[in-house]
Formats: sequence, structure tokens, C-alpha cells
Amino acid sequence: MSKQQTVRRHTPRSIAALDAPIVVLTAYTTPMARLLDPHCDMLLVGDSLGMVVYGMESTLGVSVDMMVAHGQAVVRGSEKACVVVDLPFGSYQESPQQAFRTAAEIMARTGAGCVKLEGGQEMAETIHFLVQRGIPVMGHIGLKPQAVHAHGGFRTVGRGDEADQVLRDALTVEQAGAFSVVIESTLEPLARAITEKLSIPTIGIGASPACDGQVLVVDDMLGVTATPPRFVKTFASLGADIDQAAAAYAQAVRTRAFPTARECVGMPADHTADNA
Ligand SMILES: Nc1nc(=O)c2c([nH]1)NC[C@@H]1CN(c3ccc(C(=O)N[C@@H](CCC(=O)O)C(=O)O)cc3)CN21
Ligand SMILES: CC(C)C(=O)C(=O)O
Repeated sequence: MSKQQTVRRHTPRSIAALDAPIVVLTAYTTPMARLLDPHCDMLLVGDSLGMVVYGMESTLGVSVDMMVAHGQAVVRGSEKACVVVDLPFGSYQESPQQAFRTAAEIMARTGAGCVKLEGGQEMAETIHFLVQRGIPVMGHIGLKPQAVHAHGGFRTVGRGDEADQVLRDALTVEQAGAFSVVIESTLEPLARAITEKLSIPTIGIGASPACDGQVLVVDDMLGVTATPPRFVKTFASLGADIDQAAAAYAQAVRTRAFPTARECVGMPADHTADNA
């Protein structure tokens, strides 16, 4: 976005080498990417955009073209953060070859330097296939929203016997060559065990402070989402601000308090002078 060449963008390699807590937020648009970029190590163009931006009930309806459009927007609006784009439902699960074609298309069309895909052991072969061919991959284990129907809803994963499977997932994802892994909606002891066993950074969402980094959906942390997941902390109340602003605008229009001369194009100078 900028003409200066001084800012070097984070890469999957430089992210994997960070030892401080890693700061990640989702972003879906250029103006939001511009605002978040100075503060984040990574920006995730998550397929959560189907729910957050488009009002879908799950992420299953998100297409490659939607991910490309929003991926392009976020790459344009950022210069320092590593941008990672989700592979959407149905675009990679069939085979490693299908995953490669989708990841290559997304990276070629957006300029993003890596992709994220959901899955543990069952996706190890696919992750390995991509990584061997030059595509850095971020894994995603625990609650996998694209498997919401198999999970039986958006719920905590890794209670009891399930914990062993999630730990195996983590180890195989690392072995397959992922540079980092998202852990979603798991209990603290499991997230801690995984983070201790892995040498790649773990990025938690609803997965405790034991992780190497944290990610939240930006609309959730800004207080825009009507009913966010329980693990969210809101750092602003933009939903309330927008409500107030819309109410003030509506009243100004209805009372003709807006626009005044200063907000009009091409008004004579003697009219605008009062408001200058
Ligand atoms: N706005 C938004 N924020 C997210 O973090 C998010 C999305 N959308 N969409 C994709 C996935 C789905 N995620 C979710 C969504 C809901 C819960 C949730 O409501 N969980 C319940 C607990 C339910 C249970 O354990 O039975 C909660 O109360 O937080 C969790 C993760 C996380 N991701
Ligand atoms: C919730 C995060 C981790 C995600 O995968 C998404 O935004 O789609």
C-alpha cells in the first residue's frame, strides 16, 4: 500500500520465530486492516466472514471467490502483518491435489503468503503436500467450525477421551509441516499440554492463556457482534457507538439540522463563511 520500502512484512517464518505472545485478529476489509496492521503480528482473513459479514448461520456457505475478494482487501490495507487466508469448506477436503489448487489460486489472486485449513490427523497428508510444494500452512484444531454439524454445534472440544485425539491432531499437524496452529474452544489443560509439546506457536481462541498467541474475531472484540461467544472480551463498544451515531444522524435529517451550508457542495462563499 505504501511507496516506502522500509516496512518488512511478517512472514510465516518470522511468525514461527517470535517468542513473545503473538497478536492475531481477523480482518475482512481494507479500512479495518489499515487500523489493525500496526498492532498485529498476523491478520486472519477467516471464513468466519460468512457469519460476521454476511449473516450466514455457519461458515459452510463461504466460497473461494469470497475469500479471494476479502483477502485482496486485507492485503491492500496492510503492510506489516502476515496475512493468512482460510481455505473455505469444500475447497480442500477432497484431496491434497484439490487443496493445492485452491491454496495456489488464493495465494496468486490475493498476494497472501500463507493459508489456514481446519483439521488434525485427517489433514496431515494434505498439509504435508502443500508445505512440500512451497505453501506455508497454518493448522486449526479443537473446534473446527466447518465441522459444526459433526461436532453437534459450536461447543467446547477436548473433554475426556476427546483430549487425546486433539493432542494427536496437534502433533501430526506439526509433523506435517504447519508453521503454526490455531486451537479453538478447548479446555486449558489440553491447550497447555499441546503448547508444551509443540515447537510451532499455538494461537488460541477460547483456549486459555497457555497458548503462544491469541486470536479473536475483530467484530467481537470491538463490541459489534450482537451475541458473541462467551470466550470473547470486548475492548470497545462500537455497536453502541454506531447505534448512537445512526440515531443522531436520523434525528438531524428529520429535523433538517443536517445538512447545513458548510456540508453543501457549491454554496456561495458568503453562505459558507458563517460556518467556516
Ligand atoms: N462472531 C464470531 N466469532 C467467532 O469467534 C467465531 C465465529 N463468529 N464464527 C466461526 C467460529 C464459530 N465460533 C464459535 C461460535 C460460537 C461459540 C459459542 O457460542 N459457544 C458457546 C458455548 C456453547 C457450548 O459449549 O455448549 C458459548 O457460550 O460461548 C463458540 C465458538 C468461533 N468462530
Ligand atoms: C475464529 C478464527 C480462528 C477463524 O478461524 C475464523 O475467523 O474463521
